[in-house]
Amino acid sequence: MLSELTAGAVEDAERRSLIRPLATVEAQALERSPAIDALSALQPADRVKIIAEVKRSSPSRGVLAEIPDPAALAAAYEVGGASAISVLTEERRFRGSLADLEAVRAVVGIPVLRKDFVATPYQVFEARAAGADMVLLIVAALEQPVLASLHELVTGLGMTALVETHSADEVDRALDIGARLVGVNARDLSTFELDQNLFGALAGRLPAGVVRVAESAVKTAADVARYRAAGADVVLVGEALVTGDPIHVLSEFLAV
Ligand SMILES: O=P(O)(O)OC[C@@H](O)[C@@H](O)c1c[nH]c2ccccc12
Repeated sequence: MLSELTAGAVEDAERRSLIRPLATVEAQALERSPAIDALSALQPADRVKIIAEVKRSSPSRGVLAEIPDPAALAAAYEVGGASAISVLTEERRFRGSLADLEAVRAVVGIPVLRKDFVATPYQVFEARAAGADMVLLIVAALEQPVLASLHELVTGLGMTALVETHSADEVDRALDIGARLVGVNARDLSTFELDQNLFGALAGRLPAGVVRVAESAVKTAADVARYRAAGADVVLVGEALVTGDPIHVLSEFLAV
């Protein structure tokens, strides 16, 4: 499933590149004002931080919410105390788009993450051109040299990569490329199985100086508290926010 999702996202990007060639999107990426420093925004603090996700649908959970106005939702997230916004831009299975990201970027002052199956430089330039400050890189989807070069490109453009892992070996691969913001996804993107204990099992491999992000499967404040106790600096939450009252849910989650 992960390779299918990645292949689809790359194919869609190739289609877009026929209309907006690499040289154009690269120039647009370089023309933008500097990215917001997401690594600073997400530094460990005495409170857990939240990356709040704009997510309509997912292959494992189906339709979650229509979200006719992603910018309004993101604005609510910012008001509610989120430290950053994640925008799903994958079109086929998550029903997102770069237009969603641009709309969100236009209204919030906090860092914005492009959440997609990024495997080519073109997609990284697109992210920056749309105003993203962060790009997701999924270790399991990328060969190590590709992961390393995309990470360098993201960093070189002044953005921060959220490097997503799902095993001890993948955490080691993330650390090998110098990742400073590492996520552990409780959801296996090949099987969609959830393992809420995975973050706790892997957090000890992440040295001080690396920001630790627990991703997925946060439904209640108790889940946030559990991730926090296991060492999470940041939790990334989608479904619980888009299916509830986001400001209310955020205030509960931030109170742990
Ligand atoms: O909706 P949840 O269970 O709160 O999960 C959010 C986020 O972690 C999830 O959307 C996600 C994590 N890694 C991904 C990679 C691709 C697509 C989606 C994701």
